[in-house]
Parts: sequence; C-alpha cells; structure tokens
Amino acid sequence: MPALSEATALPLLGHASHDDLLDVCRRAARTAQSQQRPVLASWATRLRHIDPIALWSHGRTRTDRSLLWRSAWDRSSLVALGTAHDLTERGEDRIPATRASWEQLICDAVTGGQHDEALPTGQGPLLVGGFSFAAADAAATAAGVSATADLPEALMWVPSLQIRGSAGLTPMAELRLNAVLHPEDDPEQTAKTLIHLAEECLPERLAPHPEASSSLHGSLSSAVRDLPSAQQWKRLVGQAVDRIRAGAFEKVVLAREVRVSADRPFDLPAALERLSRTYPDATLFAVEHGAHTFFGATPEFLVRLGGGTVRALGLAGTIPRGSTPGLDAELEEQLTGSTKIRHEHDVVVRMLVDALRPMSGHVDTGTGPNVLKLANVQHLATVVEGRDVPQGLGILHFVERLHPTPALGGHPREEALSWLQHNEGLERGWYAGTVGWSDALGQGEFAVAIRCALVRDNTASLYAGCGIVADSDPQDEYEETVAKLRPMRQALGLE
Ligand SMILES: C=C(O[C@@H]1C=C(C(=O)O)C=C[C@H]1O)C(=O)O
Repeated sequence: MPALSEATALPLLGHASHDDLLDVCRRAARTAQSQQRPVLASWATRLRHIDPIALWSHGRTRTDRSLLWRSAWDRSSLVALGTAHDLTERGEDRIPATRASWEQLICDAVTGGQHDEALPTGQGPLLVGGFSFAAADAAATAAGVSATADLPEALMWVPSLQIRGSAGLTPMAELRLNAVLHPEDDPEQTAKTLIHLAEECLPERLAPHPEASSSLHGSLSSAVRDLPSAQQWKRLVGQAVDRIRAGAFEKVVLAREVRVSADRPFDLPAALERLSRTYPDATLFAVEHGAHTFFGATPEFLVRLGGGTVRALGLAGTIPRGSTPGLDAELEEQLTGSTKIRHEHDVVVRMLVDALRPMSGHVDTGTGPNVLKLANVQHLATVVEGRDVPQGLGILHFVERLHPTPALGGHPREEALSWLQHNEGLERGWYAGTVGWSDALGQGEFAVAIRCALVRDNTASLYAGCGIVADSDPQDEYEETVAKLRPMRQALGLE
C-alpha cells in the first residue's frame, strides 16, 4: 500500500520561498511584456521524497489533468499536476509541431529556486504527456470529431506542479512550480495561485485513500465483453497470415479489446499499487484527462535520451512463464530457439537500427536478444543504442521517427498500418501509443503504452496484441493476448 499519511514537509510556506517564486514570476512577466509573447516561469524547491502513487492519488483529485510516471530505467518518478501550458497539437504533424512549440517556449524560460542536481535526467521544467497510436482521421478532425473519442490524439503539456523523485538515489524530491505568463498577467496573482495549488496538492499529511482498503476485499462484480469475439479475432489472425503469405507485408501486430463494466468505480490508486508490486521492472504510467484515466505497467520503452546516448528497445517475441523452474526454462528455450519468434523480433531490431543510424554516431545492438522475464510472460529483448547524438536532436525527434515501431504496428510500416486500419476494427486510442516526457535540453523518456487500460468510472477497456508473421497460429496468438491481459485484469480486481 502507499505510505499513507506521509508528512510532505512542504517548505513553501516560508516568506523567503514566496519572495523567491514571486521574483521569478516578475522576471517572466517583464520578458513577456517586452517580447509580447508568453514566457514560462519555473521555480524549484526540495522536499522529502514521497511515495509517487500516494501523491498522485491525492493530487489528481485537485486538478483536471495529471500524469504519474515511475521509470523502470533509473527508478525515478514524476508526478505532474495541473496545466501551466498546453502544447497539444493535432493531426499527422502533431509530434514535430509539439516539439517546435516546446523549443520556442523553453528557450527564454525564467527559472529560479533550488533544483535537485542529483536527478539523473529531467532537470528543469518538463513537457509531459503522450500521443495516441495513430493521428486522428483528417476528415474527423476537420469536423471537430476526434477519431479517438475518449482521449485526444495528443496531449502534451507543461504541468503547474511537478514532483521528481528518485527513491534509493536521493532521499529528497524536487518540487517545481511552473506557470506561463502572458504580457497582461499579474505576477503576484500567478505566484499566489501556484502556492495555493501546491498547498492543495501537497497537504502537510496525505490522508489515507478512502477506497484503497475496501477494494482489497473481494473482486468486483462485472460484465466482460471481448471485442471482437474470440472466434472473430482468431479468424482475423488467419486473414493476416494469408496476406503475409501473399507478400502484402512481413509482419503486422493485431490487437483486441476487452470491455468491462463493473458494479462500482475502479480504484485506480489500488490498481497502480498492485501493478507496482507485481511488475517492479515495468514502467508505471497514468495519464488523467477529465473523466478518463489511461494507465498501465509497460515493459517496453520507445526511446530514452540522456547524455548524448539514445536507446530504443526491441521487444517482440513472447512465451508464457512456466509454473515450475523446469517448465519455465523449457519455455525459455522454445522462445530463444524458435525461428518464427526470432523473425518477429529481428524485424523490429532491424527497423530500430535503420532509424537510429542517421541520428547518432555509432549504433550498437549488443550481443542481443536477451530474455526479459515478467510475472506473466517472457519476451525477447534487444536494446539498440546510439552514441554521440548531435546536439539539437531532442527526444521528440526520435519519437517522431520511431513511433509506431514494428512491435506495435508492423513492417513495412505503411502497408501494415493500412491493413490494420481497414481490418482490425479496433479504436486503439492511446493503446500502443506512447507516454513520457522531455526536459529543457530535449532529454527524456517515452514508453510504449501497452499492458494498459482506459478507465472511466466503472467502465474499462483493456487491450492486448501480438505480432503476426507467416507462421503464426491463431489459437497460440489468442492465448498470448490472454496472458498479456492478465496484469490489468488482476490490477483492476477482475480476477
Ligand atoms: C502488442 C503488445 O505487445 C507487443 C508485442 C509483442 C509480441 O508480439 O511478442 C511483445 C511485446 C510488445 O512489443 C501488447 O502487449 O499488447
């Protein structure tokens, strides 16, 4: 359970802090007036590390938008609350357009306070959020109807409050207050509003989460629907195999949805706690926007960029875990020995190498593939690393280039995506999209949004997919999706 009732020891209330924050806001207001454009003000202070799930659980109820992040990479966490500035862009060019707006906003940001130099990456104000799997259909966007009805096709923003911690590395966390001042804004009012929000979101003690304990008793009663039905989905796998054998494409990732309607709202903090305990090596994420929360525990990162090194993960090829060490080792042998699985994996690694080569000095895949063992399944995994990334190339350049990889779309990309669009019959939304953050220098981390669910009150959509190649068997692929759905079913109290 989260460390409920933790003291946050918020040091904000002192006059010195208040004056310091006000000074940053005043300087930003002066720049905004002289340049006649919005200017980002960002002020940091230190506070004791707080459990990120407990902090998010409390803060999310005080703001309209939030993000929770705990990286499998460096164990750092991020809780982002409220919106200082929305950089969301729409359409096919949403990623480069977001990047351009961020670069413009960050170049004359005014910063102050006491930042945490021990943070691995991600110092200063951050841009956080994510992108759906596919851009919304242009006609739907023009008509004001998003094809991804529940969450917009992109959501990238600078949070009003960001709390970065790194459990184990430093006992302190960095609290950062961000605001964008327009030429007409009153800096005193801005500072006051920020302090008020910080006090709301970081009370002296975090009260116990009211639903957390009750939800642990007994599972929910629910109606569960497979979309499409198991039989229809297996038929679709057969059709994909036919297209592959006919030479239309080499690989396609076919997904399905499980829609659940429960007798009471889902307890998301409790679900995240369970995921955190059962999948400690996964990256935990949650994006909340209005009534919707999209969250999960993903073993796959799309890209990480820091210190001039870029890394992407080729994660493709899956087999269940065995119930005994002997069975598990046998399955691992099948995973590493199968030419069909190795082919599925190699398609992804090849694409990652090709994508990173023009953007970094030296690309390496190590001795690859390794076996990544999770509680429910084991995967083939290869880290592709590029060194000497030229300055000026930020993480959003890489997101644009890599997303979606053949681990989530297919290969060749255009052919596979077009087949999916016409045949999958699934509104993927943010499933198989990407969630993460960028810092001021363009360093950051984006995860692949799988092993996840979209929740609204007492309804949830859970998703899972599999890479299909010429030798894929529909029944095996179906069982693979069942195994991949298990973490979210358990987290939500459905089994
Ligand atoms: C598509 C999913 O997983 C992806 C597909 C995999 C595969 O086909 O073996 C493995 C890991 C992921 O890249 C999912 O979990 O929904």
